[in-house]
Amino acid sequence: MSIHRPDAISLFDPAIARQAVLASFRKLDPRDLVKNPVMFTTGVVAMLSSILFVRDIVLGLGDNVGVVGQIAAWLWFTVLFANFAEAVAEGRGKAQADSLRKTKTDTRARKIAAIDSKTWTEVAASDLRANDLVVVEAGDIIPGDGDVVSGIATVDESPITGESAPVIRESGGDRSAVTGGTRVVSDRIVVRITADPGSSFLDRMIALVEGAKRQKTPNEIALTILLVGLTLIFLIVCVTLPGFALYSGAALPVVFLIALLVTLIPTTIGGLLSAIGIAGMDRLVKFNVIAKSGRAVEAAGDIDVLLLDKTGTITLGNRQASEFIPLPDVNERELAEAAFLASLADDTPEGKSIVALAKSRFGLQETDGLQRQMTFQPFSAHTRMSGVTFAVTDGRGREEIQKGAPDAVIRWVADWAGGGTVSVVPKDIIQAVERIGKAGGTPLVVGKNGRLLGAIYLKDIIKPGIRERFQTLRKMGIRTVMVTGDNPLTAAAIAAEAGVDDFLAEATPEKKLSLIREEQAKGRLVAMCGDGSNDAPALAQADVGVAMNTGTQAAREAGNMVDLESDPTKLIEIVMIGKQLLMSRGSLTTFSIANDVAKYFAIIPALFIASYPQLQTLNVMHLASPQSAILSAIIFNALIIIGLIPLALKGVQYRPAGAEELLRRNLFIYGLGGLVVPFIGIKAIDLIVAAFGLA
Ligand SMILES: Nc1ncnc2c1ncn2[C@@H]1O[C@H](COP(=O)(O)OP(=O)(O)OP(=O)(O)O)[C@@H](O)[C@H]1O
Ligand SMILES: [K+]
Ligand SMILES: [Mg+2]
Repeated sequence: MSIHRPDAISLFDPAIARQAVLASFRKLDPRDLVKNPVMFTTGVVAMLSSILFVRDIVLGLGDNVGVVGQIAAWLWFTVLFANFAEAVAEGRGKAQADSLRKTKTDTRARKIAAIDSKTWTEVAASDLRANDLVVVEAGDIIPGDGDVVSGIATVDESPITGESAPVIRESGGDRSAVTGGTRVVSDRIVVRITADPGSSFLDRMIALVEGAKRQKTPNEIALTILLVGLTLIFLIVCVTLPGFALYSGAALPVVFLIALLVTLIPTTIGGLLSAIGIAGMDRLVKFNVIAKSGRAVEAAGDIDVLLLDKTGTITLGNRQASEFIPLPDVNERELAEAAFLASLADDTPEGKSIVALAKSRFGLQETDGLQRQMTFQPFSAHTRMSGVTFAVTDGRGREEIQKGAPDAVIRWVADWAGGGTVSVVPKDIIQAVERIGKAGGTPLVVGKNGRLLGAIYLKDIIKPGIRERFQTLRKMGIRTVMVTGDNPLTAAAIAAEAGVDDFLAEATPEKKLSLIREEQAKGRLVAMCGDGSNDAPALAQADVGVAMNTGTQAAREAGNMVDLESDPTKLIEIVMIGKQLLMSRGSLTTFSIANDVAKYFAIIPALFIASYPQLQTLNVMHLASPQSAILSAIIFNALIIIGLIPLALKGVQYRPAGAEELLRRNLFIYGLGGLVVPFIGIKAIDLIVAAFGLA
């Protein structure tokens, strides 16, 4: 089972359409309607004209009763059609949410007291709280979101990602996050639960695709304010018109003024605005990206710079030790032993792979190290080293081993010598580091008691197909910068191989963060792709922070989007969807406002021709009668909302091109279209209305 992608749901899926029809009536609730001021106004005047209709029937007034009734009905349809547009957009999200909800079976969990506990108590997954520890073995469903704190396992995440190939999750590194509802395929892991019930990744994904927590974006708010302004202006116009009409001796029926008001206020965009926003977020799901806010999707449309973390984002992130390279006066076993001891408690993939290599090359045993009294210093992205100190067996003091980024270990060795003066770095170390770096590998340097022993070659693989995709980003005018904690040589080699525009090496979490702030200070919109806990501050600071799903829980929390396929070049699709969203909204606003012009020509002559015969020159449409003209304009006004729902949901076509060309093209299509379509539409409706004697 996997998520129903929106493209798999036909535009008017019968089940969704049925639900949406019901929802259209539910959404007539004034408390809902008031959130959409244009439709609220329409609803109020629909109510008013219904009252007038009833009054006319009861009092047996006038010969316009039939037209008044029809106008009232079409005004209600206008509101219902707008509600329907929103409900269809939401319904598509709900269909995805339902299939996600199926993943939420209430599993049992095996809770343990400590990582190495041998016994467990069985509890319901729904009773787990943050910081609880659970064991999960092959075949088990992971009972909640968390980080792997011990062990390594392959996990089937297809319920969430739709990808059938199992992924590796392990403690220590940047691939430690697991999601509740996914299934362990092999091995055994201990998971520390990070989410309380009801606030898991899945819960939030469901809420997001359902649009339950959808908030208006800043752009939507700005547009809504404009629409409210227009509505107020036309309201004032329509309220003052009777005065002018009376002056010239003609009385205007209230229902005609109502009709004029509704055709003039921007009902088309007012009715489709929220559907456009919801559909934009849904389209991302089709590309396996979950956006946590509409604001992020909009910002994506204007991105100037993309920063990417290297390890785990551009590369697969499973760096494996493949070679020990000792200095000439050191033998390989001595280097391997030191690296082994410094890695015994190192839970990162790098550390574990060093232990494994030392075991296979020299048959070292864990117990060799554990006999001594050791204090470990875990790896940190700040020091970029990890190490161990231990008492020497003959009691002559303590020894210390460090391994890590070359510059960091060389500085440590220099400090050991005293005074922090940089001693002469052996040329063999420089050569080894260069050889590894130029091949795109990560060199770790090992030092013991202020003496350099050699280097370790860590291999990593660039995710396939990345190069061509970065070229596409360049064509879209987006600059790509790789930021990495790794050394400049490795960074340069990977940057060249991946085809990014620029790179920043030896970056700490703070440096990643300040680089983003610098770019933002220059007025640029910045996107960041990352996976590690050390990327979390940067992901939070970026305008668009895309966390790799393979990353840590901290990264997934910090970003405002999660790519379920962990593909950093997905930004191409994210940007396109952002641009498409902004363009759809702009185009339909243009269309909606251009529409009004035609309605002037339909309605103004109809209302005033009796009192101002000079207006005859304006009567270019030659509609059957004033009543028919007004009714036709109102019918067109309602039907155009339905007609444009597919465009609002699918979005206007985007192809990479300059902003100016796109603007010109869209103004032409939607501006001119908005002018011409109603002339034809209203005329056609008028012919039908007249033919059936409806007015
Ligand atoms: N387990 C480890 N022990 C010691 N040093 C390590 C360990 N893992 C990585 N390093 C060193 O620290 C550097 C910084 O690591 P960090 O994880 O912050 O960045 P990175 O993974 O190299 O790059 P990125 O920021 O692109 O993910 C690495 O380049 C490596 O030299
Ligand atoms: K209108
Ligand atoms: Mg990383």
